[in-house]
Amino acid sequence: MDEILKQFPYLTENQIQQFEKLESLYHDWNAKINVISRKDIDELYTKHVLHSLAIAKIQSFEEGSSVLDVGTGGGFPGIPLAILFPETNFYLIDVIAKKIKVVQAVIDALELKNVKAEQMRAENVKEEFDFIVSRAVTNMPDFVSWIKNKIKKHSNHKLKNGILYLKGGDLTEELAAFPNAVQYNISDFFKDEFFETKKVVHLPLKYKA
Ligand SMILES: C[S@@+](CC[C@H](N)C(=O)[O-])C[C@H]1O[C@@H](n2cnc3c(N)ncnc32)[C@H](O)[C@@H]1O
Repeated sequence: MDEILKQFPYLTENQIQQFEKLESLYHDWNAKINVISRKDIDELYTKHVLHSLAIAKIQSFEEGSSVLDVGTGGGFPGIPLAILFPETNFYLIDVIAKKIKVVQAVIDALELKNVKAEQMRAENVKEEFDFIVSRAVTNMPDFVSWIKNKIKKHSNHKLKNGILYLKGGDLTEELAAFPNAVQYNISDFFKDEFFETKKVVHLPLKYKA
């Protein structure tokens, strides 16, 4: 939690309280439904919350913009980003209903008004968004094939819209087909051994024709 306060010094009291509440919420839910691996739950703030917030080091989401989190699992990266950007609309989806049940409970407990969660397969999403975020769902070629038509044609965002994907390891092969993809090392922002091999991939997408 200290690292979050250090990295994001302009949080309001309400946002700080929301981040603080995550610990007990996820501990309680994880005892009932396994949404976070047992070995990671004690390092929730580093391995899940701060990791999710690495996206904010690359991209600031403006008021009124829309963000889809594909395969959100227990709510990552969508929930930490929704706390950080309360004026941005987040839509969190996962194919597994029990994961969405946990995400909805977290949304309700934190009174997050800017988040909607739904059981949904990525391929079946109908709406279009300014940004798509995700962590550890599938390889980049499959991921792009699922969501490439879901980026808004007329984004109201001044910055480049597209995909922000959290992944680890060597991505050279997966990204071969995407010459415009940019990889950012999370260890350049956050000093923790855990982030050594972790990256944010920014893939700006062409507007839907
Ligand atoms: C490894 S988990 C990652 C969960 C979360 N993003 C995180 O990093 O903690 C992958 C998640 O993607 C979901 N998933 C897989 N294929 C999907 C699809 N086609 N549409 C939506 N969700 C999908 C799975 O149900 C699972 O919850």
